[in-house]
Amino acid sequence: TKVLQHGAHRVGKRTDAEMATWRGYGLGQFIHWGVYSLFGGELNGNYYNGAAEWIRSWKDMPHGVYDSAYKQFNPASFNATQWAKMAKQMGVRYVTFTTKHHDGFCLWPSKYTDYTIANSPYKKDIVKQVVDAYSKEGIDVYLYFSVMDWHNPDWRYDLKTKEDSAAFERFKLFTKNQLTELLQQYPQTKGLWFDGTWDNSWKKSGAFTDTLEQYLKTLHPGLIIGSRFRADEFGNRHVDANGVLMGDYEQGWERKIPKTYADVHGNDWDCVMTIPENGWGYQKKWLGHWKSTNEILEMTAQCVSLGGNFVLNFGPRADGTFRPEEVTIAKEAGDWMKINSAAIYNCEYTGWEKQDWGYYTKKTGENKVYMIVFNVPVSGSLKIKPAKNTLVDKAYLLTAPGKNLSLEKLDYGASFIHVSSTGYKQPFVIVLETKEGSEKSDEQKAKT
Ligand SMILES: COc1ccc([C@@H]2N[C@@H](C)[C@@H](O)[C@H]2O)cc1
Repeated sequence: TKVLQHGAHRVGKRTDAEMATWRGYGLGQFIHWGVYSLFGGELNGNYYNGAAEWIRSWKDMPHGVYDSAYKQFNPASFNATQWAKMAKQMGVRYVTFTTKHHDGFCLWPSKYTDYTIANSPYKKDIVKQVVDAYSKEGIDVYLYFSVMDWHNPDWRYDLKTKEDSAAFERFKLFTKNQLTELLQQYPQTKGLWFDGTWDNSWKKSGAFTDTLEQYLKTLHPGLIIGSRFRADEFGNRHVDANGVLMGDYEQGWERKIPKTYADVHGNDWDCVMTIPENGWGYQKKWLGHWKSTNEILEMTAQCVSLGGNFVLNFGPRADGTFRPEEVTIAKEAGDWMKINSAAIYNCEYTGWEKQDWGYYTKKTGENKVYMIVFNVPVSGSLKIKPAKNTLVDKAYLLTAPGKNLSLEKLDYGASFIHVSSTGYKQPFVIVLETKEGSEKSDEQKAKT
């Protein structure tokens, strides 16, 4: 391994209480809201075929048109309490909210630029309303912050000239100042979700990113920052030159989910996901497929079964309302979570061999394994194969704890649980209460 000045300062997961809380969330909400929400991916009847929050970068979007649109941003019916209650009903445990996206428009009254909500017709501090309302509902708040800032003239994609470097020095101070005011104005914040850090200018600023991260954590002890923030002194991101994760969790799973536990390399991680195929800000027209509630529940179960959190994105309209598809998904997912969240909250990877019927999760610190069943075979026989030295003491439907299900022992330490093979409209959960021990062979039994 190389001796790095600005690589990872910790190998392995954080072991503190704040990170344990983060690890147990299971389900989160992402919200992308800003000036881009005014356009909804459309201009003069033409649709941008990229992600709607990137519409400023569309060749058909004059920068002047976009950069003056904030003068129309006035979500009079915005109600952060209603947002927070919808999220609470959905069963999310944390929210990640856009304070500033790549376009540079600040949803808080930053002192370091005029391009903020304070100078829009709406005037009021949106970040404060969101932080306060979600915190009041008991949902932890994380702030999304894009380093790349298309509005700030000192932003640079690369540092090629002395002038570039002088400008970027100003930009780095601007970034530090904005992050300082976010943590000081909104101290309930539990973490920062960074984006817009892939350009060479940032990759060449490894030492700065290291110093800044340590400064932020001194300012706000316990602060949680993912792997998308730092670069090491060689410009490596997410993992340093020694392959060690830089950050409190792996932040690379954007619109994709790991296939196996090996893919997560023993790190904490979250997956952030759109309901349509792509696009985070409000889009008037969802092109292509968008996910059903059962697909979203399956992604949630898949993430928790591999030790991560699943974070579903909502893109409210410029007026602060949510489109009907999003309201429906929040309601239906919430109805399922109301009954089954025991299999999602404070659960972790079991290490049992995955079976086709669905996903295992294990309650942290307890001898309780959950089967989240999505695919009942035509036989109605669900195969389970507990890890070595683990026996199943009892099995029952989460919704019928008093009625034990019978296990038919098979060879190789496996068993069948027989359930009805038809009639399912949504996933269901079977609880397995486990204990230490190993299968006694028949002759061993005969001896006792
Ligand atoms: C393909 O490059 C990108 C770069 C940034 C993004 C941003 N990350 C997501 C969390 C959204 O904020 C999206 O705009 C997406 C794709």
